[in-house]
Amino acid sequence: MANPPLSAPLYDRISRRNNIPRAIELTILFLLFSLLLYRLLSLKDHGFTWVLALLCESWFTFTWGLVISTKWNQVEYMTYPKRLLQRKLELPPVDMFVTTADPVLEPPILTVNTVLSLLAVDYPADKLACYVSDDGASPLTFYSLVEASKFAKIWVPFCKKYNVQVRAPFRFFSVESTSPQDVSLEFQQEWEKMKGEYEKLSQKIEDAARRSQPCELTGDFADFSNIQRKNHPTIIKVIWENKEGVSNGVPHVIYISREKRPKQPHHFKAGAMNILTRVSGMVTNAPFMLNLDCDMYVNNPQIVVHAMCLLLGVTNERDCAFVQSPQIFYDGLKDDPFGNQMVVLYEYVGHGIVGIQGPFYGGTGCFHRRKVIYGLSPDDNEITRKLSTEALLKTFGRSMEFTKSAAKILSSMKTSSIGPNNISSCTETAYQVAGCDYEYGSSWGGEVGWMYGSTTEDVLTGLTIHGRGWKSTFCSPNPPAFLGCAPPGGPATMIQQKRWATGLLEILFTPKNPFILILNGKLQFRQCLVYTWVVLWGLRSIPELCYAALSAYCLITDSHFMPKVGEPVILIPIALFAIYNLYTLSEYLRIGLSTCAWWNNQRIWRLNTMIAWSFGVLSVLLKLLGLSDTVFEVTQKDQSTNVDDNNVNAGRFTFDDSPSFVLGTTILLVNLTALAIELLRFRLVGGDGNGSGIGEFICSMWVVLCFWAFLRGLFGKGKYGIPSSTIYKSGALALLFVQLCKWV
Ligand SMILES: O=c1ccn([C@@H]2O[C@H](COP(=O)(O)OP(=O)(O)O[C@H]3O[C@H](CO)[C@@H](O)[C@H](O)[C@H]3O)[C@@H](O)[C@H]2O)c(=O)[nH]1
Ligand SMILES: [Mn+2]
Repeated sequence: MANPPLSAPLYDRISRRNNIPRAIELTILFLLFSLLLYRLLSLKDHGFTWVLALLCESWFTFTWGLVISTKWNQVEYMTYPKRLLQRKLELPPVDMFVTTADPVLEPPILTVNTVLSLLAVDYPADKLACYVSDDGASPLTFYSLVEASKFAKIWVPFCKKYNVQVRAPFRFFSVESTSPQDVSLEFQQEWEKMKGEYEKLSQKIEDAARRSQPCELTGDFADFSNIQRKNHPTIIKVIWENKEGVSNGVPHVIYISREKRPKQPHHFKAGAMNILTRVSGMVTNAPFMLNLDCDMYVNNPQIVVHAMCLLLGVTNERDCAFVQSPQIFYDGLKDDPFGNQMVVLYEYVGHGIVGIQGPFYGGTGCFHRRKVIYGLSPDDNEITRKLSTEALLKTFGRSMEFTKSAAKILSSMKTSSIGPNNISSCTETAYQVAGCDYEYGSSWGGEVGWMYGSTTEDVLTGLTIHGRGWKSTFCSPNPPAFLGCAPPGGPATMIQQKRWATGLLEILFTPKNPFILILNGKLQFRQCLVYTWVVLWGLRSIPELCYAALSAYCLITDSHFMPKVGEPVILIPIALFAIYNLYTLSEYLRIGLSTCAWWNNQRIWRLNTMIAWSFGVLSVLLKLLGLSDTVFEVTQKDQSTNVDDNNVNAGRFTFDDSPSFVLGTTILLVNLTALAIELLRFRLVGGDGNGSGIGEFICSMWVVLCFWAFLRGLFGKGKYGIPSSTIYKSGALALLFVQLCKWV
């Protein structure tokens, strides 16, 4: 095959055809409107149940409208790395960031694997630098990285020599490749050797984790002695320096634990990202930055080149402020029992957003243009004013060295890569910008850097960028760019969902909310609708909870909120129920997922919405009332799923004594009681006059089916069972609800 001409595009943007789905979605919308109309017309004949149902259904209709708009034009990107390499350009430098926060919730071996996979990407090593931010200030993490960088010196050449695909050793040496595919004797020998070396490395880290201190806290480790995790000065260590700047060596590895003081806000991950940005700005100052969570390794070693196809390939930079890759998870359990793989969400809604102003920034697996993070707008006319020393110091803080490096980025000057022996001297000055009072009076977290004020700093930061008129692009090569680990079990999922609902709602109360940004005309209208949809996620918990309570209420008091069987309008909710479920099922089947996966997701998303999101709403309320601040609770990471109880219980929902499960159990018990009361009343179908009927019965049944995990939990043992204290509390609350129904 002939080579494509050098002028061939580096990527293609392809629109999907989706006329049939559009038609079905509009039909559902039409049915929703018909239902609303019916409610309105018959409002005077009914009591508050009708009003409440109307309000809930209005909300469902509103969000469905937003979803349709989001999914309307779905777009995919294809990237052509070979064409980029053919052009024989000098590839630009990239700074790679990894964040970790807790050596217990996030085992250092995961961080080590992420770092190793980054160090081994197919990209000139002298153009790369890897910065690890450790909010745990953990000598164990530091120790693990030091050991890992020694291993990297054999691992990186091995990967490149044999063009290994998965360059995170824990995956490479696990399941799929228990024995080498390559038959050559040389490869087999090296494979054995490498496996042995990796086992030694993980053994060392395991042993160190078991000791109270990983090693003597002397020498390089002295900085870790007598410090507390939340109260310590900055620690910056150059773990490995690619001194000769060799392009097939190992990139620089730099460890940073920013200063923390008890009374100073540290802004969680956003704060960590800003420090990574500044420290790297002082050291390598690459024009592009890739950031990964500690649990997400590089799965496609070509990813940096793929991303460059978009970053360098766009004719106008404004079309590509950042390149986001989807979050895909490894070791996903069959049929997604925790509903946390989010494949369908990415497939349709995700690609829909890609077709508007571009994907959200997802917090990990994203390449940013540094100058965009530094607050630049696509056509900045004020650039010279921004570049005055005064303005720079005001925006970027008091470090002269840093403002100089920022000026280079903002004026698109080519930043020369660091010469030999320079890194260590740069890190000396970097201490200043990693201090916790450095940002006072500057624009960090407000106008530049990762944005503060939300526990979903990713969405807020992306929104700010879109709000300045930038577009973003999506990069989903095959094999997938990055693979991460999804929260294992019930409590971890709930914590994550709660944080998301909290953070997204918080965005509404920042000056960067989508309604304000649309006023300046740079955030596109339909992009604003997408952000509205996602920012209001958490609020959906309220109508869903009301709906679940409403059907129980009607069954308990023998009233109704659905049309009666005799009335023709009953066809509207029935058609809605049937079409909606069949349609969402078809979305799963179309991309090769199973009916079971669909069902699991339907259920878990009802749990997430009714339980986790309502706690999210609550924590935002408490914040607004000034009662408590929101926190970023780190998700527990599992190194390998299904290790315990091998498969029998894999995917079974787990519980703890957190209040979320009290709410969930209460919802279940209330609906079970309501169903029991209705059955005892012996009048299931139709009923006479105004009593409850099949509509209410189906609604409550549906709630019970969605809460199946909880029903099993009532009888489960250990972590698979709902704690008895939770059951008692929920029992009391459910009784209270039943009593209240009778009084109203
Ligand atoms: O104070 C903190 C808290 C967290 N992190 C890091 O933030 C990352 C994400 O935390 P995790 O607990 O894994 O949250 P997830 O819910 O899995 O993360 C998703 O949601 C977050 C926003 O809520 C985004 O920041 C993430 O990129 C996105 O993957 C991890 O690397 C943490 O080490 C810090 O560096 N400092
Ligand atoms: Mn995570």
